[in-house]
Amino acid sequence: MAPRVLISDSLSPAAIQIFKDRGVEVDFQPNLGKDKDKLLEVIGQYDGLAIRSATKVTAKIIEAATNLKVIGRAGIGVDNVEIPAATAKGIIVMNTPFGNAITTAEHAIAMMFSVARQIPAADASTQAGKWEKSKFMGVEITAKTLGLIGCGNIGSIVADRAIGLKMKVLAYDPFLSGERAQDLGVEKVELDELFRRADFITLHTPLTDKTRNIISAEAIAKMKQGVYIINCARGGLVDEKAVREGLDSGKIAGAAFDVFTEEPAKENVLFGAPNLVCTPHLGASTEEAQENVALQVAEQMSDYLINGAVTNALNMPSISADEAPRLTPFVRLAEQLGSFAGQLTETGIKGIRLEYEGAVAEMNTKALTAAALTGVLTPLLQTVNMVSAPAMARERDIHVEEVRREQMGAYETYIRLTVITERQERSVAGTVFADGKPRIIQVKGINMEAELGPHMLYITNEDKPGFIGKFGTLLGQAGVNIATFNLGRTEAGGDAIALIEVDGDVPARTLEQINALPLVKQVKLLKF
Ligand SMILES: NC(=O)C1=CN([C@@H]2O[C@H](COP(=O)(O)OP(=O)(O)OC[C@H]3O[C@@H](n4cnc5c(N)ncnc54)[C@H](O)[C@@H]3O)[C@@H](O)[C@H]2O)C=CC1
Ligand SMILES: O=C(O)C(=O)COP(=O)(O)O
Repeated sequence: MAPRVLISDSLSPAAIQIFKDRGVEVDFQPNLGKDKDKLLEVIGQYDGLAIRSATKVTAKIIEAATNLKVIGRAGIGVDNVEIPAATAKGIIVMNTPFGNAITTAEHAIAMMFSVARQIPAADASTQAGKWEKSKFMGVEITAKTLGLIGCGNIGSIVADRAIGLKMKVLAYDPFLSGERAQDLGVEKVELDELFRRADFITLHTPLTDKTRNIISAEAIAKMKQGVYIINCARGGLVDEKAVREGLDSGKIAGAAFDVFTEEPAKENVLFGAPNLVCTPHLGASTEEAQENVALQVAEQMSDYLINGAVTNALNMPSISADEAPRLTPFVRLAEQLGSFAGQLTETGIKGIRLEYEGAVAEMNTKALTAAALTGVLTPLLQTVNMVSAPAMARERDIHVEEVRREQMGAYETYIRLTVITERQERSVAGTVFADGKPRIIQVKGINMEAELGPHMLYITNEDKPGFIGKFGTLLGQAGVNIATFNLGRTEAGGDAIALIEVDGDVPARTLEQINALPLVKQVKLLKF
């Protein structure tokens, strides 16, 4: 069945065609996202949800999203999505980090000019027939100092444009390297210095616990008399009440805000303040940007839903469309190895070690480790997938170690997974042959070769004559057909392992009888 996507915000219709062309069914309901109850009611029907900032994807919505696999944000900020809840439910959250960056930077520059020359107020007055020429005295931008708080995608474009306008640009961004600052032509400074020196301050950081209220009353107190503040990033970055007081007192000469603590902002403490310019979150609203982000999100979501390729996900390692087909059999192998070990592990897991050898060591091992963890955790947890597994392992204090090596052993490439518990370490290794099918090649150091089917009997026994005959008789009596029989042993007469594929379930009584055979040490029915 074709995957279904709901577009619950006003996305460019360009997205619809992409989804359709890629074989994804799409419902375009641009106002639905604003209706929480309606969204809650219908979300269970969809595999994908495409949004902008108006749809709030809360934990409650995610709880009701029983089929959802991917949330695609046609834009940058994902503060309207409860990512930990999505991750816990195995839902990928992806954005389009570049598609609207130029447009938003241009909006910040436009806002800076607007507030420097009071254009909106002058326009309203002129059109009201007042011709108040002497009322609207502005300031020049040239040679002024612009302070950027956040110098990522948008901030660096703003810097470039501002330098073109002959401004001096300072940047505060703890993640900006000295080299990058030099390339951009900006001076990297500490926040207090930026407050002290900037004539204009513009915000371009995400909203996080660290950046919330970064423009506080104390911050404003450190700024120049007559500073201008521009916010085209997120409302919560600014203490709106403190900015209002600054505008009223004249400490702040002007403010230009595109974003607000509460949106839609129908009321706000800032409204009506002197020299305040506001736009209703228009930063990304140009034809070009909207087309970019719509096409990109539709492509990314379709790629994931149809091919398993992961791009720009915030809660999962990337898997490119090119590597997805090559990676898929190894993802299956990693998951099978994890599941094998997970089903055999009865005590608490302390750690998991993944050894990648040969060609697989060059692949996307982050994704493979996520698949292996999924396999390990599936027997313990109800729902877990490659998105949620790493977080769930962390929550359970399971230490995950990855080792990559060039080819050393007999196999061109293989993965070995070791589960470490209080009591022991248990390893299982496997490879993918040219037929694209995963095979188990080693269990607890014993070589063997087995393809895993849906029902597998795992038996450890003493390597002595008599076991196979008795075992076959018991299965025959229970009416269970043997599909494949794979054996391995340490040495003649030593420890032996059998991995037997059976066609269907094995009754509990038969398992008990097998367990009671004299040479058998352990028997377990594994399901894949
Ligand atoms: N008004 C609008 O319509 C739009 C708003 N945005 C918003 O613009 C903001 C910036 O977006 P991008 O530049 O694409 O993001 P980005 O991730 O490329 O850049 C953010 C920068 O902030 C820096 N940063 C993080 N924590 C910081 C801190 N505590 N102090 C100073 N810097 C810090 C990061 O190192 C990074 O360089 C986001 O909040 C985004 O949601 C984005 C698009 C449109
Ligand atoms: O991309 C972003 O972060 C934005 O804030 C743009 O929001 P929007 O898509 O216009 O609702």
